Amino acid sequence: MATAACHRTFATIQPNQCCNSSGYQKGSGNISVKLVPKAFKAEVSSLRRGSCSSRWKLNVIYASSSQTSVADPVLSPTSHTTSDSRKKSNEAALILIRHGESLWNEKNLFTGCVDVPLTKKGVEEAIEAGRKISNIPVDLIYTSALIRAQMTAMLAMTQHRRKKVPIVLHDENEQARVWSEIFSEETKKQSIPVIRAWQLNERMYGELQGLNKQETADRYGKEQVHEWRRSYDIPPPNGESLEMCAERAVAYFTKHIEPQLQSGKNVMIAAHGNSLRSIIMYLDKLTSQEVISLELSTGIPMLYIFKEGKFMRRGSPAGPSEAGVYAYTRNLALYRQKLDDMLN
Ligand SMILES: O=C(O)[C@H](O)COP(=O)(O)O
Repeated sequence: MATAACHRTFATIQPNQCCNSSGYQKGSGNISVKLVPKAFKAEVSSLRRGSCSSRWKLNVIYASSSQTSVADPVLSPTSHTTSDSRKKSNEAALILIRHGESLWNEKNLFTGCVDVPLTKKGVEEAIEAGRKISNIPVDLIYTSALIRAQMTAMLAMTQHRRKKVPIVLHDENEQARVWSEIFSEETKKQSIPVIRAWQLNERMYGELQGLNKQETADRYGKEQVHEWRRSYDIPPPNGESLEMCAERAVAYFTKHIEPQLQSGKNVMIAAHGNSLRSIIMYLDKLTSQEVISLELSTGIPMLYIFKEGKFMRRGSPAGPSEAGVYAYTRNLALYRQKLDDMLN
């Protein structure tokens, strides 16, 4: 829909492409586990020699329902070399996924905060997204409060090779928290907390919610509708502008999600076109002009690495397989290698 010259759709950006004017990261070449250097191979073999039980020793702390921390054994190896190098590199993966196609995407209706589920195609997109991230560690999942994002996260996780169970945290009141308690430490260790936050919801589309996008353009003019959909600071009638949506989504990200990344947790966020556009604007330091032409396809996972306080975009899978589309870091390659060892 956007007409700007540097039209960006994540579905079509290759991981090692960059668009200078947009501030996208350079130099994120594809490195698959097949290309790892000798020294790294030696490190992997030394890990392979570790005892199985200690290698899979888990460390899960459910400090409170709203502050949960999960460390994956793959990422908490017992080898000193690896934990030292991890400390040094202090990196974490961040996966962003816009939900799969919803029933109102299919009907071309403005959806916003109306809680509409996925179509069959959306379900398939979510499963395919899951395949693409099946080798990338996930310790914590954040979704919006809307079912299409939650379905996407859950369906994607059915494909993850680590096979941990995503468990939705219920802390809406004390009873919900108490009634959803888990009494086995071992079971907790095999789970991934899923935190729902309304702040990650789609922008509220005001009086456009439920209207057909094409009919609205026919009635109010293409330009007016484009302004409502893609301008930065002009809200649709009684709705939120992207700027307003960013105020709550980015504030939530910096307050709740960034500290998890800082502490080394790998995070997946399943959310929406506009809440994710505003978060990407923050991650990639896009200007309010640049974000106008940023379009996100449904069901396409985007990978970022958080390292030394910086976010580096590592890939957006347009290709058929995850190995060809993500630029693995050394730690991600190690994680994948360990999954191969465990599962093959
Ligand atoms: O809320 C909606 O209608 C869509 O999820 C996002 O719509 P947009 O592309 O018009 O912002």
